Amino acid sequence: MNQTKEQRVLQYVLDNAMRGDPQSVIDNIDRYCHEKEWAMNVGDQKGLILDNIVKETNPSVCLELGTYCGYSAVRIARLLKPGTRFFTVEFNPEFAAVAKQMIEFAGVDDKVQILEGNTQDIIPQLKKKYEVDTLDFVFVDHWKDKYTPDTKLLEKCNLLRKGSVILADNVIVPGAPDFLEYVRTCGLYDCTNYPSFLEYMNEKDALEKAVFRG
Ligand SMILES: CNc1ncnc2c1ncn2[C@@H]1O[C@H](/C=C/CNC(=O)c2cc(-c3ccc(F)cc3)cc(O)c2O)[C@@H](O)[C@H]1O
Ligand SMILES: [Mg+2]
Repeated sequence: MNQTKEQRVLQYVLDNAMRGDPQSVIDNIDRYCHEKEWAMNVGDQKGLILDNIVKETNPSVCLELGTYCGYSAVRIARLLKPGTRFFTVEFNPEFAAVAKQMIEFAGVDDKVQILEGNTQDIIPQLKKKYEVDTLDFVFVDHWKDKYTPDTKLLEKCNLLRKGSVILADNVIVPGAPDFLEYVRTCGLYDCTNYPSFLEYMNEKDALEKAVFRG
């Protein structure tokens, strides 16, 4: 049975990275995607911006929408202090299986909990089923047309508090115009744009940070 691209990325990591070393997992995924096959990881350039925002936020409870292969889950988890809770949501079972192995190989599985399912079903369960009060940091990187409905769902479920940080990937390419319009004009967020480049390409892209005013 032929491997999928995501399985090839994982295999390259298993063959070339250092078990228990998240940085080597990140570096090897980036090397594979630069040299062999493009994949939709946030990547090394936008990844540095993500790192800085995670460090400045210093979150205790994190959520990621769209795990994919687990690149950003490993990237975020490697910066989290002990005892931090980090939930990442993925509804494609094949991707979830790859991400689970990637996260375990990197040695950050003690911090990361993969929730298999649709964000619109999982987000309303976070308070009661997963004992979340509010979220400190949310990384949004799933289907671009779901950024806005899921942001509104986080608000509706009272998962945001004054200072909660939402960081969205790809607000230029593929683009999330309705999300930018919403967070910048609804009056609930202080927004900052971080221009960068599309992963493994020379095309311009950007991250948008939206801090909930509470
Ligand atoms: C809607 N509810 C959902 N609940 C749970 N998981 C969900 C999900 N939606 C999507 N997902 C998952 O998130 C992931 C989806 C990511 C979508 N990302 C993109 O389309 C994307 C696309 C590009 C891209 C850029 C340029 C280009 F030419 C082609 C592609 C770059 C990126 O950085 C991207 O993030 C998958 O793993 C999918 O199964
Ligand atoms: Mg992305």
